[in-house]
Amino acid sequence: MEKVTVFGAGSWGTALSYVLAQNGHDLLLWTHRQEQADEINGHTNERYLKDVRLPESLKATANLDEAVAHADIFVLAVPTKAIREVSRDIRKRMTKKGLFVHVSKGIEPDSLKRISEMIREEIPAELIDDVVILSGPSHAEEVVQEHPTTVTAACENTQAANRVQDLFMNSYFRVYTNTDVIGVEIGGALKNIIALAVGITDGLGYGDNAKAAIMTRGLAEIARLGVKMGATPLTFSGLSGVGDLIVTCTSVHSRNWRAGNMLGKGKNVDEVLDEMGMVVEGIRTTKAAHQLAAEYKVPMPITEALYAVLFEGVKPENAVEALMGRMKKNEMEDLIDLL
Ligand SMILES: NC(=O)c1ccc[n+]([C@@H]2O[C@H](COP(=O)([O-])OP(=O)(O)OC[C@H]3O[C@@H](n4cnc5c(N)ncnc54)[C@H](O)[C@@H]3O)[C@@H](O)[C@H]2O)c1
Ligand SMILES: O=P(O)(O)OC[C@H](O)CO
Repeated sequence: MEKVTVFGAGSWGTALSYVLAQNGHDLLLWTHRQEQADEINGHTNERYLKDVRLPESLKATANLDEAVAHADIFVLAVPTKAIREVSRDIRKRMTKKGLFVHVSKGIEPDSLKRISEMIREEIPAELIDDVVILSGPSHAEEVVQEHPTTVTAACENTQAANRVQDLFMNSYFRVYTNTDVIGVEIGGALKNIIALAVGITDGLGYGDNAKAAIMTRGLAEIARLGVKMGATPLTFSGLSGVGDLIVTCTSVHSRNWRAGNMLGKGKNVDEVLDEMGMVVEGIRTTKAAHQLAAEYKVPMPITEALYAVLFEGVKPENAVEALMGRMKKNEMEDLIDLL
């Protein structure tokens, strides 16, 4: 059994803590809010996982010294924009090496760093055993119902990936491994953009043809960018690619889909974020992907259309019209390069 601390007690940090506690690990869940730690120690976290009774062995703390001292394995489950701050706070308290697992899905705008790169920038190499990414089609709400879920643990070091596979794997949570860190991180981050776009067309009332079109062509642009960045093309047909794209574009649990749906129905970004009260990673990731598309000179028309809606005040229906009116092309044109 492993000594693990999960940092971040939102929906996903709490659901993964549920799995780890049930798997019998010595688990501590850190939150930056004392009242939330108290609530979790009373076995609920209502704001993030409604009507769920947490295991007795799931213990929470708001004391960061205790959280860092407790663990050999550090699971980071905060939104992308908090990764650097939390990593720095952990580093200040570390006295020995640890294995880092991150479960967040995003890219940092401007620096254009993936999350594992941010962690490696903030924590010195002598304190890192390795960094493993856990990603795939997995809504917290279904994991805590113990409904069958599959994810992938990605690391170039297969021993580290195997350790994380063993850590989380159980009868309802099946973990595969993958060595393609770039592909897994890019697929997980960019599918949120496509889910926002599908939410918008659903909000506009455009139906299933439009949904299938955006998912299919969305995956094409994710793979085009990912391969230019060094990913293996086949990763995008796996759990962290098409798998996560399907679940995020089609599930009522998806915050990204729900945010897009509200945008399609006429709300603006600020109204949507107020109403959600939880992280919508795809918004910041759209900014980062727009910058990446320019840097790598990769056509990403759906990302660009969403960028125009989110950051340039273009109306969703006009963005769709512009997408449909682009120059005609061969479906496989940019995909042949992936082979
Ligand atoms: N919810 C899911 O089903 C799910 C599944 C897979 C991956 N993820 C990813 O996990 C990450 C976290 O998502 P979530 O769903 O748990 O989000 P959430 O909005 O439910 O919770 C985020 C939590 O992080 C905390 N937080 C924010 N800033 C912080 C800071 N600076 N220091 C400490 N804590 C901070 C918040 O208080 C909150 O408890 C995201 O990148 C998301 O894409 C979520
Ligand atoms: O609720 P979302 O849109 O942040 O998606 C959650 C997970 O990434 C689904 O795998």
